Amino acid sequence: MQHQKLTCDDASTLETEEQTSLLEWPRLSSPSYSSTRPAPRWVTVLGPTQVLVFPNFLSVQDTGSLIEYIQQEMKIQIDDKIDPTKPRPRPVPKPGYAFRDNDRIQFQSEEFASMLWNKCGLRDRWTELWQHPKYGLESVHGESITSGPRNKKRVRHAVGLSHNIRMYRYQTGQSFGPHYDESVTDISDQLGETVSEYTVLIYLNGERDSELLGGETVFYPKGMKTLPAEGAGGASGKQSKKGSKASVSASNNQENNSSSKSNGNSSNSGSSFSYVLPNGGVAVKPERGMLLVHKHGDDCMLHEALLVNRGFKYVLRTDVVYEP
Ligand SMILES: O=C(O)CCC(=O)C(=O)O
Ligand SMILES: [Fe+2]
Repeated sequence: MQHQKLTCDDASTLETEEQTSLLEWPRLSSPSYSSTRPAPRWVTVLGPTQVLVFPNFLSVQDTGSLIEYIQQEMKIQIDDKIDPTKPRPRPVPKPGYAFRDNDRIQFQSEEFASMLWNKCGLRDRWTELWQHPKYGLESVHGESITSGPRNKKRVRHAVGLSHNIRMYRYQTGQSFGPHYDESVTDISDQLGETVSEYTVLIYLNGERDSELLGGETVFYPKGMKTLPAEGAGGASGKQSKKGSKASVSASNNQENNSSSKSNGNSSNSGSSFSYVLPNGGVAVKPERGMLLVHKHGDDCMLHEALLVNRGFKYVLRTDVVYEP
């Protein structure tokens, strides 16, 4: 089956939607690890550099403050504008754009992006990742983070995060259909010209700490025989039949399993972050505070967010940007 190349509708909404944060967003903390709370590690979901997760990137306190902020901001920006006597509109995607049914606030903030990159430690995590002997430049020829679509040979460096900050709330019944995330070229006083290369998603809640059921982010590796069901929510119709719990993580799994166990959370093994659906998609379950990064632009995998079957799913979204 040929799948139409659908992208998410960021570019169009950038021009039309309100771009402000009315309330003050929370100041997030620096990571603090100790012998009782050892630093978590990167776990490869689809390797070597396509999809990776970093559990407990944000603290419980920070995810709580962000959810509270999203709830309050959305009450003003979205819910207060909705007429409760009328059914909620079902979004109709523009041609070429993916079906996206979630509530979203979006604002431009150099300060917020810098807080996540510098203070919350993503810059250090990124450096550690690309200097790691298993992921580092030597071991990922051709997929190296420093080679980009513009010039495969030149070494390029990550310089920060996109200032375009997006926060999603999926209500029960909402989903984000199959799509590709596009790479965006931007220019700012702080970073100069940049090209986005990786999508950053931070899950603010999960099934273990909230009512949430469902809402997995699913990736369809290239060359797969089966693809998502057409229509809203993609493969979500099959979601109640959970896929096999097979691990699709790369070879570093052992190492990461043991480090997760030393966190005192033995269920947090590499395999518990992802599983394979009957249609071959690789599903990542939202976990409170977990960071997910995936390559986007030309190398983006088709992906979708499955239907939320119960409760709410809260996600923070930005991108890692590179020098051009
Ligand atoms: O909410 C998710 O799990 C995925 C979001 C996504 O694909 C996007 O923001 O482009
Ligand atoms: Fe996406």
